[in-house]
Formats: sequence, C-alpha cells, structure tokens
Amino acid sequence: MDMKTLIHQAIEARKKAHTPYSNFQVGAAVLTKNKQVFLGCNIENASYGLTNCAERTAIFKAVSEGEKHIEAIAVVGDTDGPISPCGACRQVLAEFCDEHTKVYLTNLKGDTIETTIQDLLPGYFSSKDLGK
Ligand SMILES: O=c1ccn([C@H]2C[C@H](O)[C@@H](CO)O2)c(=O)[nH]1
Ligand SMILES: [Zn+2]
Repeated sequence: MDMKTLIHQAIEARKKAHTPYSNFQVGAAVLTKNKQVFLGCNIENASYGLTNCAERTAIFKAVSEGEKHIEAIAVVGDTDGPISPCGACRQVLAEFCDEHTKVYLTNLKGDTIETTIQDLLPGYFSSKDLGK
C-alpha cells in the first residue's frame, strides 16, 4: 500500500473523532507488516486527561487484534505544517515500530513528512532497558 492511500485512510478515520472539548480532530491509519490496516481517531473525555490520541487508538486496535508489527503509520490533523505526535504517542510508537517503519505526518493541505521513530524520539526507553 502506498503513502497516498494510507494518508487517505487517516483522513477518513479523522472524521470519526470525538472532540467536543478541543474541536481538534486527528486521524491515524496503521499498516501492519501483515498488510492489515487499522484506523484510529482521537477520543476525548469530560475528564480531559483520559483523552486517547488518534495514533494510540489505531495502534491499540492493531495490537488487540494480534498485529504488533507496524510497517507504516499515517497521522493527519488540521495543523499549519505536518502534525507532530505528542510524547505519549511517540513512546507507544516506539514499542511497535522498528527502524524501517515509515511514519507519515501530514495535514489537510497535504504538507507531508516521512520520518522514523528514532527521529521522533531519540534514545527512547525500550524493552532493551529492561533487559528483555
Ligand atoms: O498527534 C496528535 C496530537 C493531538 N491529538 C489530539 C489529542 C486531543 O484530543 C486533541 C488536542 O490536543 O488532539 C492527537 O490525537 N494526536
Ligand atoms: Zn498523542
């Protein structure tokens, strides 16, 4: 699956966002190494801190269906430049991405960067730090 198709799916996923508090919608689409796609949106809560970002929604859907290895992920928001995932999502990405995983960050204007988890979160805490 190419970058454009995955980004298009993230744009569609964004439409499901539950954002009564921020009114800021984000969509994500995860492509696993087994070529399955999982979509996610941000899901806010009246107890604001319980909000789940789009990236984590999509990743948790994949993992809970037994798909732990991410080939690519696209994330989209209505940002000025390509969206920038929060720290929590970067750490969750680090758990399921490898150095080959393509991370596409984009916005509604189509400004897109392709990056990696190493670039997004250098020196991330990992299973290696736990001796696993
Ligand atoms: O990469 C991001 C950045 C922000 N948000 C969400 C969290 C919250 O619902 C809203 C505003 O921070 O956007 C995401 O889902 N992903
Ligand atoms: Zn996040």
